[in-house]
Amino acid sequence: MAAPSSLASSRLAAAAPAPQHHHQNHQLRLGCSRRRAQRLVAMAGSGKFFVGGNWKCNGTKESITKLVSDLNAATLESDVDVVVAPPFIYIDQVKSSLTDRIEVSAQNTWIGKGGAFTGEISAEQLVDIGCQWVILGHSERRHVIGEDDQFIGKKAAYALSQNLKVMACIGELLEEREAGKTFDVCFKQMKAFADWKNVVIAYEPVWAIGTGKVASPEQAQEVHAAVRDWLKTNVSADVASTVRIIYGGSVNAANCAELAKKEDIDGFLVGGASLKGPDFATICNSVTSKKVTA
Ligand SMILES: O=C(CO)COP(=O)(O)O
Repeated sequence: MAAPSSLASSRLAAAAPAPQHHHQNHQLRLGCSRRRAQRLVAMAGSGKFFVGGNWKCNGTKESITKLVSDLNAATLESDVDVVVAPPFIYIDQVKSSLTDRIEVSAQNTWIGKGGAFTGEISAEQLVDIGCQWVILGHSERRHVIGEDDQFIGKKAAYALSQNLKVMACIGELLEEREAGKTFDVCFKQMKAFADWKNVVIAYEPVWAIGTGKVASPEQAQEVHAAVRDWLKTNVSADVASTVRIIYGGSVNAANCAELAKKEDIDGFLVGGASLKGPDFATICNSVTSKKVTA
């Protein structure tokens, strides 16, 4: 695997925690070229590069009007799926003003059918207002709100049953990475999701989220390849070769191109940089770096 060539990437790699050493690395790398060949065939037409913008709990009517207008004005490459996730209360505003070129996601949903669940929003309601996606398992919901694997798995199953598509987030804490538990943590989180059709997996190492410490392309690729191998062993070769695995955690307009070049990085889930229309468009268009190396 080539070392990052630019100075910027080297600095970013140096800022992030050391890559984890794992006895399977060599085997994983040996498997890469075979897997690549399969994926190019299997992904044709369906496995587009994917970029999601997670706006989290940010924005006002005014700032969102500006962001939507910047996104509407942006030129986006045709071979990238683009989705934005506004806070619930702005989804309707975004749906009615944003170009259909960009799909809309919620950042959460209730675990089942709506009813007497104060403060919750159901999958049926999201579908009713034209929302096509939902982000589930985000680290802020796991670690700040306290959602566990079982709860997240139930939410995903219900959302999918209502025809929402799911961005399923996984990722390790810094102490888990330092203890060499990255793969174990990610695989355990993966087990909660039972159905992979209409799911995009977002690997978001918690230490990289909102910290400015992006994972190096090698660190991200290592986990993405391991997750794909896990799917091959535990789900099916078909799912492993077609599911998109995107990276999230301090992705910005300057570091996206190097990450996008990695073969198992199928796109990004972007937080802070998705609040700036031109930067987000640059990240979406980093699909062009992928094409150069494919
Ligand atoms: O959590 C994230 C996306 O879901 C990543 O956030 P940042 O891009 O702000 O690090």
